[in-house]
Amino acid sequence: MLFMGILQMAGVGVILPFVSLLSDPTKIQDNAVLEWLYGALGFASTDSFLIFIGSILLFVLVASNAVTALTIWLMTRFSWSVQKRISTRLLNGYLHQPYETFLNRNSADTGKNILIESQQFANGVLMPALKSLAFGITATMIVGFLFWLEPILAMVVTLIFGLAYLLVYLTVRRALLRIGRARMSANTKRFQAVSEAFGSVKEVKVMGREAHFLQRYEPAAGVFAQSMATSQVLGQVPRYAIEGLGFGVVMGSMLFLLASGNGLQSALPLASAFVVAGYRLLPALQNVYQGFAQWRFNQSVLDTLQKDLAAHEPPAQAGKTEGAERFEVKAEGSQGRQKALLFEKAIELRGVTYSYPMADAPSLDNVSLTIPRNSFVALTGATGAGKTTLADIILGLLDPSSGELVVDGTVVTPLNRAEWQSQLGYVPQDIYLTDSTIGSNIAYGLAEGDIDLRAVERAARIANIHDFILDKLPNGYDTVVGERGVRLSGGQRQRIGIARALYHDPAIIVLDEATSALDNETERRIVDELDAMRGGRTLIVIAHRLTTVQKCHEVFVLDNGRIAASGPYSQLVAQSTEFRKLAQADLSADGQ
Ligand SMILES: Nc1ncnc2c1ncn2[C@@H]1O[C@H](COP(=O)(O)OP(=O)(O)OP(=O)(O)O)[C@@H](O)[C@H]1O
Repeated sequence: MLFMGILQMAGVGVILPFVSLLSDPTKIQDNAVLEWLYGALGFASTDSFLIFIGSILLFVLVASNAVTALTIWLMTRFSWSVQKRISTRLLNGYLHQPYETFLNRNSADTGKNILIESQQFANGVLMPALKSLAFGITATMIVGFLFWLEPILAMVVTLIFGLAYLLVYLTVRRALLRIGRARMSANTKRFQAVSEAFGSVKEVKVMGREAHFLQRYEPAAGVFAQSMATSQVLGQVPRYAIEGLGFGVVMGSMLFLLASGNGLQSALPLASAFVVAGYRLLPALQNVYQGFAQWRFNQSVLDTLQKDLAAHEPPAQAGKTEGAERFEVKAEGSQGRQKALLFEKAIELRGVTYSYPMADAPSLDNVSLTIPRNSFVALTGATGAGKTTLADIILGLLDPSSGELVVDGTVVTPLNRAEWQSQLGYVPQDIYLTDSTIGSNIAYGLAEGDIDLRAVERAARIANIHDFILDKLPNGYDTVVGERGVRLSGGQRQRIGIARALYHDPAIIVLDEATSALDNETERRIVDELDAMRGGRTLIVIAHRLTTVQKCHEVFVLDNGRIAASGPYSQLVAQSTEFRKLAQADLSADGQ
């Protein structure tokens, strides 16, 4: 940046002797340096000496432009590398947040911050700040040179341009902050409209709600476009007015020099220096102004990213995999700092109460239960009774507000949670399949080279989907399933989900029974198969239908966040009115 400033100033400095010589070549003899140069380099005529000085001027101007270009190139690369680092840190930070954080955060907003706002930071905050600095140095050097040349004139020129830009900035700064905030909020709304529309594209099509999402998108896109355009106009347009002013100042300066009585001939070199200075100084000042204007416009981006980066401080360096962290936790455990958490006997919930953030009432209220190893249990109850919340506590996704999750006598804490979770397999209601091969969907989240194909096949066999993959899919395990697995049926997707849960050979499988994708019969078959192939695993099913729980060792009936009854199916049918009510409701739903 300094070098850029020096060269830009030199470009302005060399113009003065050059124009001076052009207007009066006899001046070579008046200047000791020029005279020495003339003699030392053996010039025979003033014309060839003029060409020589002209070439130096040209070289300095070209070099200063080249250095400016190089500086901008380096600054641009730096800004984008910072964008990469910030966006990676944000993703890392967001991903490592406790599950509870995601319950209160809009995923479109998170995605927008990672992808767009980090970019806005690089382009709209960092790059302008660097440009302001670089061109600020240049402007200072040029101004310094002008002061050395002609202090009064330089002061007038600097004051006029400096004040003009300052005045413009002070006038537009409030507006810039306001439209910057409007841009940020419109951008969130744009992202939400798009992500919600495509996230529920089936419902959108069936219910014919395309227009609704367009109506949500369009005004937000309008505000976004308008605020971007206004900020760019406010950043660029003053330049043209100030250039006009600059032209007026040059003309005025020449008249001033003429009027000072030295004549045009003597005024010309100085005037040329001021013209070149203006040619360099104005863009430099424009860049400084634009930097401040953009910074102001993007103040809200800066505030948001700062807040999110501080609040979502990643626990580990970006790029470190969850697996690696889990391994570390295990290693820590094996060194005795943290008691190893191997599940061999039982999972216990001791007086667990859980309230969602900002909820009025607890969703789980003093729940205590024991799930022995190698058992098949079901969590059931009416809708909203707390089944999913209870499963999320067991999965280590939610921390009890009070009470404890205990595994073989060891309380699960943030320190040993990863080790606990590495023994769990989870099958959600809606299986999210990525747009990649069946194989990589089963070995979820692993690089191609890290996938254990034998483990994939073993898991697929247990999930009863191996034959289908081999016989019906064109490329077997290498068949690409399409985004969200659109090329598979609900049952097939769920079996892939089960195979995914089984890939790591977990000791416990938690299956959230699909309420919509599958019919009763298919669901029962899947649960029965899973039970038959448990092979020593503990199976916990969140049962929305009682047809699937008949073979359970123990059924826990939840009601309003409490365990209303528990026991084997036949015992509950005989003894629990709660359970009979549920069974009745189930039967009537089946009959419909
Ligand atoms: N993120 C949340 N914030 C606040 N309250 C929540 C949240 N998620 C669930 N709840 C509330 O907690 C209670 C239990 O919900 P939960 O999802 O555990 O029920 P469930 O038995 O799994 O229901 P379903 O069978 O309908 O899936 C409900 O009253 C629900 O409204």
